[in-house]
Amino acid sequence: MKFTKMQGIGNDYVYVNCFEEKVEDPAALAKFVSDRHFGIGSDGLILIKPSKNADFTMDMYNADGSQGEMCGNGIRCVAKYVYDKGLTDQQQISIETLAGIKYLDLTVEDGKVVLVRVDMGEPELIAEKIPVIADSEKVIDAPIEIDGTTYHMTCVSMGNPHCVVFMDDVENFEIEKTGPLFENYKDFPKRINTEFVKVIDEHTLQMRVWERGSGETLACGTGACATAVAAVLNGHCNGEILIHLLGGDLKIEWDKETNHVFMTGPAAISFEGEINL
Ligand SMILES: N[C@@H](CCC[C@H](N)C(=O)O)C(=O)O
Repeated sequence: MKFTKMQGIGNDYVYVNCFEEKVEDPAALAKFVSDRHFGIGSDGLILIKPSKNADFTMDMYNADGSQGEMCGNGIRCVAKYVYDKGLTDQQQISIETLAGIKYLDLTVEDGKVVLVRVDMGEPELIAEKIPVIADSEKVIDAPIEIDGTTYHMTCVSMGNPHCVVFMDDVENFEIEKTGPLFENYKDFPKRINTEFVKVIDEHTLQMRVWERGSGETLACGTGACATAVAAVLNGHCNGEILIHLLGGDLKIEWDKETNHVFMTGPAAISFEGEINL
């Protein structure tokens, strides 16, 4: 099987062009290719497919084989793939995901995509739609007790579920220990992605993420969008927000007029190859 390894600020996936390759069991393939010792090594698998409703379809799978509805860093890489490989010559494209159709603007230099702006759509704040089991309609700055410590969470869906926790020290936070406890907490029926966030100023945040199905990753695009929304809802930020993640920066804007969240960031090809299955 031919594959392309790509990364969006260090959030890395194995990409398979399903216009040419046939994938029978994507969940099993995701587990195999993601393994950093026995496979290719990645945070998961992304399939690029035709669509009846948009220009392309993106199907994404986490490293544990579970399917994610949406992937912010992944969708920028899909845009770069389809443009750089000549599957489209358009700089405005649409991509169908399990979280609906997303619209993307590509910045091209010397014939290659260097930056992608994605209309990530409207954030979902209603608890039962995220889903989060809660007494209130929305979960904003609500207490959650994990392993004897009380944290405050704001829950947002960007097509996939996120729980955003603001704290003073994200660098030294024991994410390997606490991340899985959030991910599998009883009130998150579909598990959850958790963002641990420090407010730098009203336009800047620092974030680490524990992703559902993949563990700590260097970045999460949907997570950065959920974080920006949570920061506005909690009165920490406004306007354009720069989010520093372990693998680089994303620019996020929650447009008040349309209620849409826009994400801008890079996408890159790391290497390409063939693997015997
Ligand atoms: N890294 C992604 C999100 C991938 C899916 C997530 N782990 C889930 O299961 O919802 C991003 O950049 O958004």
